[in-house]
Amino acid sequence: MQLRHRLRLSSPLVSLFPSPISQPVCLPPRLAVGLGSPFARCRRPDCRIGYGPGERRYSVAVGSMESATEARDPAASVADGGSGAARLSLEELNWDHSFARELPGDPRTDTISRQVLHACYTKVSPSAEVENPELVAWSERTAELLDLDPKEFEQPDFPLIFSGALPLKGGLPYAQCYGGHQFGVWAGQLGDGRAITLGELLNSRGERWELQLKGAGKTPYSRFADGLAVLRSSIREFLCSEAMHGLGIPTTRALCLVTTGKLVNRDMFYDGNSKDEPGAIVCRVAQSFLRFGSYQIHASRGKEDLEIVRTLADYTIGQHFPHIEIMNKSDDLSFKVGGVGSSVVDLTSNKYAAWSVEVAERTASLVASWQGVGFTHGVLNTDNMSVLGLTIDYGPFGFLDAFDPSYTPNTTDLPGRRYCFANQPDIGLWNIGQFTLTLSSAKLISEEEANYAMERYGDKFMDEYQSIMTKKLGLSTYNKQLISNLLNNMAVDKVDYTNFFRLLSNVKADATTPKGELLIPLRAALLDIGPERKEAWTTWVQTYIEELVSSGIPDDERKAAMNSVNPKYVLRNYLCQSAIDAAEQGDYGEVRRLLKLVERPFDEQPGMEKYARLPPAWAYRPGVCMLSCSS
Ligand SMILES: Nc1ncnc2c1ncn2[C@@H]1O[C@H](COP(=O)(O)OP(=O)(O)OP(=O)(O)O)[C@@H](O)[C@H]1O
Ligand SMILES: [Mg+2]
Repeated sequence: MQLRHRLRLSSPLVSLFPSPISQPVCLPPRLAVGLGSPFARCRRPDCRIGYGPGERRYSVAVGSMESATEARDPAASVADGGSGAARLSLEELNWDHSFARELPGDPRTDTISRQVLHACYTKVSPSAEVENPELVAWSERTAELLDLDPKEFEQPDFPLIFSGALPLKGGLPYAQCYGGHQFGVWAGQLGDGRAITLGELLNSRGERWELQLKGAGKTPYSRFADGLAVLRSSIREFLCSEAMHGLGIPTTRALCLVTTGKLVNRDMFYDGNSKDEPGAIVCRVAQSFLRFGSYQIHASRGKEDLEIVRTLADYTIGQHFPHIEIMNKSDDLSFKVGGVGSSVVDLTSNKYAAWSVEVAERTASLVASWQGVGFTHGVLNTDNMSVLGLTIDYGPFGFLDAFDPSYTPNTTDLPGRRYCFANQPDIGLWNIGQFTLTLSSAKLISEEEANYAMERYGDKFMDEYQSIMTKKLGLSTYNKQLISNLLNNMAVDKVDYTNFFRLLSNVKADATTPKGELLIPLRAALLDIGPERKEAWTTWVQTYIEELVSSGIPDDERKAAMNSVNPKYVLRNYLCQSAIDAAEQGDYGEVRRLLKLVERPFDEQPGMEKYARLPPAWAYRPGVCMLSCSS
């Protein structure tokens, strides 16, 4: 397939809502700036990407790179229920600890906080204090990924094993070493300070899954902190992992959530008012928890550890991107990527370049899918960027209620709103810029290849974003102006993002609808608009109906298609908070109900409509819609 690399002038989001952040020190080319203005150049002195006349552009023939990225979310590819997967007890799981086997480890196994040099991990065991741990919630869908028999959740020892108080037979616990840029600044070694991997297992479909306890006690990477997690943040992580999977968005998964029975002291707002909160541990599951920072840390340590970047890259490609190894060995030159003029980027000659492009593309797709459902991650530091393109680290995240491009759920982010909703596409690119810089400093890819990966990020993001927004509107062709005008209206009137798109499928492709009736199908989402805003909305709906008519898609067909991409239910922060309030009183019913709800976000689920309501007044108290990193 020949894809001509096109120059795109603006993303609807960014062009409408100029980014509210002050630009980071080293900003790769912005995806887009104001309408009609030229693309900015990268500010990195050594970066030559630019989009002005006569500057470098690529013509790309990507061959099977596209098909390689199609099978991207292994979790999503596993049918939920009735897949005929094996049902194993915990003792029967099929372990295979490739990370510890193939990568250099720390010779020390103590948990004293320290710099761990020349190693990717330290063997440490869970050590959180535990007293009568209780199973709060569990995911049968995640158990199925592991071939784990759901009856195992009823085992009396289950909470003890998944709080780390009893070892998991066959496991090989370790904490990973990684670094990261936090809020644009290099933070040095971070690492699993409270997450401990229990090991990797292989399921009957040949998939590899890593199990990890978050909040299981100190490791050498805990720095000044306690290695623990509280129930409030663990409920959020548990539910949102499964909610994102339900939405079809690549994510780390959650197997179960247990209380530790011990209290953990936290200063929720960093205002000196700390309090004791119940401790808890989530067991997360992913094909890998490798992050951009997993490579950055070794590149940052100079010559001696550059070889570790290569070893880790080889390991990652071999285990998690095996199609790249195959592609590289192929003589089929249809994979070749050619450039215009003197520049040529040949992805078959360098597997690391092909890999960096795939990481860039996966990240771009991921961010586009976040924008589509109104998800704001909240802390997009490079240590929270999965190399597999998964959503990772559910801290102060939030789904948009009222549409607000500058929304950030993270109080720590308030001064600059670096990680606000509208900035996520640019931040994804900034992070890819750091990732490719790491690979080029380890001499795995050239500067041209690094620039090319960043360029692919931009293209892929725009392709995916346009496709998602077109589907949300139930149209067959992208209409930039229509989307820009809609988002503008939504921002002005603070319209609920989820409910509006869900209602939109009720609009009929009927150009004879009287003007006074155009807003009726959307009334429930537009209740608060003033009379002076009616005209703007009516004009938009008129244009929208014209587009519907010209698309020729029958109303019922379009409604079904739209309802399969516009969720009825998202995990709004206030819903999480209700479940947290009840759980802190020992009632886990709401956590379990919410899990069932978010597993099927596109279904109407009669009787559950109250979960689609807007946040009540109490949701605006601190700590509900606005959170800190304290968890
Ligand atoms: N209570 C804690 N004890 C020890 N280390 C911590 C604690 N909280 C955070 N950290 C560490 O601080 C760094 C940044 O924290 P961040 O909030 O991004 O991660 P996290 O929520 O702990 O974990 P993850 O990214 O694995 O989901 C990480 O190295 C993390 O392990
Ligand atoms: Mg993190």
